[in-house]
Amino acid sequence: MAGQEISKDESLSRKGYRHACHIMIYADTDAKLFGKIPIKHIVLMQMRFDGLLGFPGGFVKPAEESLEAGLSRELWEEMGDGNVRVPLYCLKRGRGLSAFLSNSFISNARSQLIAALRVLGLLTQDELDAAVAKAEMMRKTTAH
Ligand SMILES: O=c1[nH]cnc2c1ncn2[C@@H]1O[C@H](COP(=O)(O)OP(=O)(O)O)[C@@H](O)[C@H]1O
Repeated sequence: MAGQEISKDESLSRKGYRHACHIMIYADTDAKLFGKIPIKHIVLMQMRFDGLLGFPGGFVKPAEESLEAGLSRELWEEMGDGNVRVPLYCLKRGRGLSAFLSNSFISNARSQLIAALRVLGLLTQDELDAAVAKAEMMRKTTAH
């Protein structure tokens, strides 16, 4: 994707495309990592069959089902497979969110995650900027 957002109606009116729906499931929590680092929110992603990180979901068939019904079908098929909790906290040496963001993601799932964390107010812009900057450094130093 070139980063252009279009409405649901416009996407459904376009011919010659397949439609995929993915969802970010999240919940608030009081739990603490090691009994001291607040986890704050549980955000769910998946380690996919191809080794890339992405959100649960998949291809839907708008001619046969609503997007919501298609997404629901996909979730029943694959929820539980490769579930991963996104670390939203930062640990020493960039472990935590920065290390998570330095992994490989399917399609635009990484930018979807960052945008969703910002829009939902689960992390502040400053926290996201710091984690993204650190992740870029980690990607450069570990790339081969
Ligand atoms: O989390 C995501 N965000 C954005 N696009 C995704 C995500 N996961 C998969 N995709 C894209 O959606 C399409 C269908 O994805 P998926 O592999 O999940 O479908 P399937 O399970 O029905 O085969 C693929 O083109 C893939 O690149």
